[in-house]
This record gives sequence, structure tokens and C-alpha cells, in this order.
Amino acid sequence: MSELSGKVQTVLGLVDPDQLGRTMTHEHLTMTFACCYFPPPQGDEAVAENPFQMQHMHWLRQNPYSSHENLLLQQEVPAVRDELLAFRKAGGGTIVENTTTGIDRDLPTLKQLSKDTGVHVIAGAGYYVDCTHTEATKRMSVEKLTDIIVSEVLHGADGTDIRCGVIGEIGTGWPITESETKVLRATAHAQTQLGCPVIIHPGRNPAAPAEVLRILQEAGGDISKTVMSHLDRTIFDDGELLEFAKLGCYLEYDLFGIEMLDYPYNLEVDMPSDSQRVKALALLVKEGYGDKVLVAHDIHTKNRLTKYGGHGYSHILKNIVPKMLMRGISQHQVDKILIDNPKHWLTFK
Ligand SMILES: CCC(=O)NCCS(=O)(=O)O
Repeated sequence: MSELSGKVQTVLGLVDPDQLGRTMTHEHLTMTFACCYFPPPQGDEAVAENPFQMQHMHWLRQNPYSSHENLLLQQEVPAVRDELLAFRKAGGGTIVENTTTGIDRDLPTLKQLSKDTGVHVIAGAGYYVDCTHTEATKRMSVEKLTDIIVSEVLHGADGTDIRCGVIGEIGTGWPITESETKVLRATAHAQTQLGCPVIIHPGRNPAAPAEVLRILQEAGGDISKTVMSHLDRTIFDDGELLEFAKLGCYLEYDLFGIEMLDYPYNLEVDMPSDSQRVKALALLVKEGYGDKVLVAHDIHTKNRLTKYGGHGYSHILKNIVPKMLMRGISQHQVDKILIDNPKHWLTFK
């Protein structure tokens, strides 16, 4: 039995799972999203160059990916520190920080933020989507990728001794590329060796989540210890959602706080509102999947920080939980979603 077994691995070391408390399973505290810049609508170029003014806040909420500066969350460490203190005050305990190789993971900063605020932070191993893979990464064998991921968990990542406590978010697009497929296989192999939690960023197509699970399962991955992220922008039909839920992974609604009309990465998608997200959670609970539901905000741009008039990392605790209760999700079930399910997912086998 490894020393990790029965424990959760934070950036400050191993902790007992009961210490985690209310947990956001998909956030970013420091990262760059420059890889996903999307040009502004014609005529909006000047606003896009200088969006952080009160009169542009609505524009920024609708076009968050069309301002270069908005994509540089790593410039906001002091504001994020304040946010984490507020998160603790609101009853939060733990953040799973999903930044992986390709979007500027910064482990020393995560460690410092955890020390400064008392919030447990769990860092992610592995690789983001194909367009961030270097040529060297694309040339690696599955075995080499597996060794790197295992080492990030056992010994530390990015030349530090700070260890990751989950694999992911592992980035995939649609269709899934050859390099992403290799990373998925390596993820499954590493998970088999480590007995660790895995979290996936699926492509923007309703078929993408199941295809990722198929690849992981074929490579020996443990689906029951795997989270499928971003279901809010991926599966819209209730019947399809319940079919997907049968596959046995954790089901994550992690874009709470994002309310936008046109989702630039897939204009076919109608991004749901927070009320619609709560409705999806209520459906999953009613249909017996309450042990599998997880929630988060996936903050990855500056405008979502309270410093810039955004909802911040405490939005779920302060605003969404009351809404969940109002829509018939019991307090017991809310506690499962915020405390028990994250704890079971994050504990090493
Ligand atoms: C790195 C953050 C991330 O990938 N977030 C998901 C954004 S979206 O694909 O849901 O638009």
C-alpha cells in the first residue's frame, strides 16, 4: 500500500480527506488562456483593447475571450489571494486547481496562496488541449507521457518538489487528436499505477464525453474515479445526459457564473444560465446520480474576479446553494455535492 492510499495530496502535502470541507473541484488561480483568444466582433476592436472600465463590463461578460488582457489570470495573484480569504469566510475549504502543462501552471504560487489563506489547494498533473502541446510533447510515446504524469504526482512538477494531487484537467477537443489520445492513454496508465483522481476537459460536442471515457476505459482507466467537466456546455438533452450518467463517472457542472449569449467556440451552443444549471443538478439528483454530481466556477479569465465586478470563487456558496435548496435539492444532498463527493473522488485508492 502506498503512502498516498487513503489520503488527499495538496500542494502543502498529504491531508486526511475529512479536512477538505466544501470543495470546488474545478477552478484556476493562476493561468493563461491566451491559447484560446477569439477576435472581437467587427467594430469592437477599441473596446477589446481597453475593456476594464465600468461601461465595458457587460461587453466583457459577453466577449471574455476577445480581450488579450482578460486572458492573463496569472497577473492577478493579490486579487486571487483576497478572493480565497473571502472563500474561506463563506465556508469554503478546498480548491482543485486544474491548470496543467500548456496553460502556465505555477506551483510555487499555488503553494504560497494556500499558505497565505489556509485554503487547501490541489494541483493538476498532465496536459491541456492539443494546440498547447509542444512538438516535443507530440513526439512522446504513451510510456514517456505516463512516466512524466506519474512523476508529477509522486515527486513534483515543473522542476519543483510540489506534487500534484489529481491528473487533469486533461484537455481534449472534438474530434480528439492523436496527441490528445496518447495523453488520455497515459492518463489511464498513470491512474492505474497511482489509484488517483482524474479530471477531463471534453471537446464541445455531445458525443465527446463518452468517447473520452471509451478511450480511458480501453486503456484500463478507472471511470468511477474520473470527473467529466463542462457538462453545462456539452450535453443539453436530458435523455442524453441520463444515458451518459449511466457510464459511471462524476458529472461536473463547473461554469457557474458564466451567462453569455454567443459562445464563441461553438455558436451551436446555447450557454445555459445558472438557473438552468441548477435544474440539471436537480434532475440528476432525482434520477439517482446525487453521489456523482460536482460543481465549480472554472474561473479562467480576469473579468470573473470580484475585483473586476465578477462573481468570484464564493458565488456557488453564497448564491447557488440557496437556489439549489429553493429548487428542492435537500441540504443533505447539497452537502454531498460540496463535501462528500469531492472527498471520495480526491482520496487515493
Ligand atoms: C482552462 C479553462 C478551460 O478550459 N475552461 C473551459 C472553457 S470552455 O471550454 O467551457 O469554454
